[in-house]
Amino acid sequence: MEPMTYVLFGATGDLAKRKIYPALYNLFVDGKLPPSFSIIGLGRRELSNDTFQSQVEQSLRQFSRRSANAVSSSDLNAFLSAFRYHPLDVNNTEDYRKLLQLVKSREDELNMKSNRLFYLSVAPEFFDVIALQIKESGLGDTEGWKRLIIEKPFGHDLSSARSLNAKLSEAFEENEIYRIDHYLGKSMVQNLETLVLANPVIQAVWNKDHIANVQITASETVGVEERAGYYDNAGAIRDMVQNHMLQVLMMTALHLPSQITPSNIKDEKRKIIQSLQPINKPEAALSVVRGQYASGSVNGKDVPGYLEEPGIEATSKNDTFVAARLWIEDPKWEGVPFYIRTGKRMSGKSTRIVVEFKNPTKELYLSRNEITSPNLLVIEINPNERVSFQFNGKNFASNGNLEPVQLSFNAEQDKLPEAYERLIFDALRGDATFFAHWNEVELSWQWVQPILEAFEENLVPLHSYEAGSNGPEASDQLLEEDGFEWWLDPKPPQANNIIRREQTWISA
Ligand SMILES: NC(=O)C1=CN([C@@H]2O[C@H](COP(=O)(O)OP(=O)(O)OC[C@H]3O[C@@H](n4cnc5c(N)ncnc54)[C@H](OP(=O)(O)O)[C@@H]3O)[C@@H](O)[C@H]2O)C=CC1
Ligand SMILES: O=C1O[C@H](COP(=O)(O)O)[C@@H](O)[C@H](O)[C@H]1O
Repeated sequence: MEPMTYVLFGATGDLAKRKIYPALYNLFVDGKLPPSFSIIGLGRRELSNDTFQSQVEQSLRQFSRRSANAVSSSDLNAFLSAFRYHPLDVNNTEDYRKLLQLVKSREDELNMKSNRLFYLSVAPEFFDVIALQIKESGLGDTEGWKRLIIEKPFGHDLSSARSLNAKLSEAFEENEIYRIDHYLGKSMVQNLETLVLANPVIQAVWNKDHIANVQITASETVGVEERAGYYDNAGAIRDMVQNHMLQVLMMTALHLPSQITPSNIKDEKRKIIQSLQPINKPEAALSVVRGQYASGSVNGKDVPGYLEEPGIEATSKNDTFVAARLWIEDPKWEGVPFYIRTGKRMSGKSTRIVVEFKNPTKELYLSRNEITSPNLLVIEINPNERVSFQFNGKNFASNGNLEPVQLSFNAEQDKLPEAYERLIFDALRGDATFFAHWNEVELSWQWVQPILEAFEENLVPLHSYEAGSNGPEASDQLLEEDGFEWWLDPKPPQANNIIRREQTWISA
């Protein structure tokens, strides 16, 4: 990997402390950073280099998956000594001029070619001004490469996303822009590509002939936390659906390309998002369920309702839950509903994909008063990282009856790099496979836009759901209309445990 300068806007912020420094440190420990690198942190406050380096060290001690003692103190010092701090206000042109001097002097000191990565870990309203200042100050004039990593949210709706992109494009080429969607950095989301595309047996059944429906769930137990200002204007539809949920859907449904290359994967993802059947505003309520949590109990603890949360208007109609039924207009997926659902203050934290296969053998054992269960492929993304397959077998240990049994493949959680490690590493290598490309982002906003408008015009009922539940009943009805039910998480694979429907055990 080539030597580089990593310029971090928002170096004193929450994301930098919790995710970016630990990720850089773990890459360093794994030998995945180049032999020479310079990291320059930026923020408005005045900090000395020493204080900044101590803050970075503190964040490693607090948040790194590896202890800060995983390396010798001399190696830790070597890592920290790459950090410099520079005070900068994003609107101050003079600050960028001084920044350029610092970047160049470090490049000279370390005898490095000018490869520069600009990471914007700041509020989204600064994205365009920073990109432009990078161009105008000369920071973007490099002998080697330049890249821009930007955090979410990318726009507030279709038109703001387009205008942001137009501004970024004045300073960076599309292939230099790395839009972070941290779901694309999760190991099981990255594994989807291999699981689905590199296994001929799975490929053979990965289509409308064999799949009855696909369910993508991202449920959280947390509420709005300290993010009222942002979340009350975003809602689950912008916070989770437009980006993470649609990205996971694209990764699940993409077709087998002739070769696995970043550009082929990008093309296949685009084809899927392009083929999503639009949900028109007047009919949105037929396919979309909107919810807001009321008070309740989560993990045995009483929690307030959304409207009682600090910073939330008592009349807010913001969505903290969204479920939707999507159709992909493509011969491979014709007639297969894809259900997505995400919500805060749900009964459990779980991000998972359940693929339910058609079950033509359901009545095979009816003469013995038994029915077979559908085969399920369950890909657990978070907090467990596991793939399970449910099939039918006889339970010889008890009554010899039919029973759904499960085969599981578990990832070794503690050894797995975190999403930010993978994504930063990829950006340093120039591999954009697991970043959100502009056409995907634009098409996602295009698909979401009528739903945003339907919410705004109250054309979709806002259902209240009790904190600690599985969301509003209307979300169950959405599947019941098609003869399906949401599947729950499988239990950890100790005995032959089965994947439960939300309310009942299959074998009951
Ligand atoms: N925190 C998280 O978990 C997540 C955050 N994100 C995104 O990451 C980005 C950063 O979020 P987060 O770290 O939480 O935000 P914080 O509010 O914690 O940090 C903001 C950073 O921006 C700097 N800053 C603010 N105003 C200016 C300015 N005028 N000029 C220069 N620097 C400025 C602050 O430094 P100073 O005060 O010294 O000026 C600080 O370092 C946002 O886009 C957010 O949406 C995305 C996913 C998760
Ligand atoms: O981007 C976001 O994601 C988190 C959920 O991420 P996960 O990795 O814990 O599944 C969500 O809480 C947050 O609101 C959203 O901005």
